[in-house]
Amino acid sequence: MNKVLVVEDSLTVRKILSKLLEDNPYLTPILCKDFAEATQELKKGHDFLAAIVDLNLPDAPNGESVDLSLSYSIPTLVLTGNFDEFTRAQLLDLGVLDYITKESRYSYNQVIKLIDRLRKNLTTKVLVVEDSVTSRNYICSLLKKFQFQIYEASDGLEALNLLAEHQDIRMVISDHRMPNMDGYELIKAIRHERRMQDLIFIGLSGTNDGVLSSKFIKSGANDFLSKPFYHEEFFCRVMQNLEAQEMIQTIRQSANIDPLTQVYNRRYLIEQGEEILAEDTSTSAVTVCMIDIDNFKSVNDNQGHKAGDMLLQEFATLLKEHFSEDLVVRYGGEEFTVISTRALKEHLGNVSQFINLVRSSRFTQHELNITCSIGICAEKHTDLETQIDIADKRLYQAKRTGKDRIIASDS
Ligand SMILES: Nc1nc2c(ncn2[C@@H]2O[C@H](COP(=O)(O)OP(=O)(O)OP(=O)(O)O)[C@@H](O)[C@H]2O)c(=O)[nH]1
Repeated sequence: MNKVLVVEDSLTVRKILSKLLEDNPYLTPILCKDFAEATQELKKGHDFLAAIVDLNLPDAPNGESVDLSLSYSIPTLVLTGNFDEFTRAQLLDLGVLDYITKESRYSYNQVIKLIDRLRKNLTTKVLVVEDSVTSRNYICSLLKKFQFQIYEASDGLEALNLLAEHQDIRMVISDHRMPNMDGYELIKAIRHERRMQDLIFIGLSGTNDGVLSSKFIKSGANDFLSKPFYHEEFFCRVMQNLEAQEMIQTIRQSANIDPLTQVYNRRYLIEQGEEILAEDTSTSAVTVCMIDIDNFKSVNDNQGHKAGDMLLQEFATLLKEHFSEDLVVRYGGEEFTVISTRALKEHLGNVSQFINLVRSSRFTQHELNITCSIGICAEKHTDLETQIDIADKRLYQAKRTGKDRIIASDS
């Protein structure tokens, strides 16, 4: 749990912030009503994710609470009753993250959004590509303030090596003019392998070259910034690109996951077909299992549709746990698909264990005793659809010949 220090004399504001922070399952507020209480709290040595500090407190009228929080190297957001551009610029130069006016609930929501961003940044990896050490250090110091995990490269080639080594880097911020490989060549190389929604690329350039920005964007950069930039503009771009990426991921996730069972859906299986078959090599073949719960309709008829839903959920969980190395898909209704690239003998053993596991398990609050039928296709085919069709035919053969069995060949 991430602790957030709130130093605020107004009881109403403390209550609002406390409620908003508590609504976020990852944040815990530590509330202080004045400078003296904050000093005591900080002496206890907590590890704070961030501090929200009122600029003017009765016992600290000149922003002393901001200095206090910064002296403990805590990322600090300043709250104030009145907007004052001069004070704002001074505070940003001092190193506070943002200066926010207590105007409305919207302002408080912005504060919480920024703090949640800091929490996510702790595990967000950013690669800075820049040959000038001074400029690179400056960009890194800005990113560090916002808690990112930072990697550094001095040219495009070094950047490509780091990206190959750390596949989970989410954002690249790259200069254009660099030795060995420039920023423009770098983005072209990156986009051969990584899509815009998987890896964010923000191009930078010192020249006032309008053509360069469009060249960057046309080659797949998500955004472009001209140097010198004001650090607020830099952060707005960084944050907005991360948020857009997260939104796309959420949409993709909900399009690919079956809402009832939380396993992948058929759409995802069809989309992934080619990639799955690409894993099909002489040493690891793709095996398709079609698995169907026997007499499922009778559960709906006897125990009700809700119990039927619960059975599907529990069955899917069992599949996910048992076939943890494989791809589990709800193909439709009470039919599931398991795609495996494990060694065939080992996988077939695992499938037998599963049918036994289902026989010996009890499902839902009704303690239902169920069985399932399984059709398998382990023969190589040029497309996944043919393998699914064959496995499906064998599944129905299993149903016709008495259910509760595995059929893995046509003989
Ligand atoms: N509760 C629930 N029922 C569903 C869902 N999707 C499909 N069904 C029901 O699943 C039942 C499947 O019935 P059948 O195709 O006859 O299959 P079965 O009873 O398992 O018979 P066999 O496959 O021959 O063993 C149908 O009554 C569907 O309405 C769902 O998401 N929730």
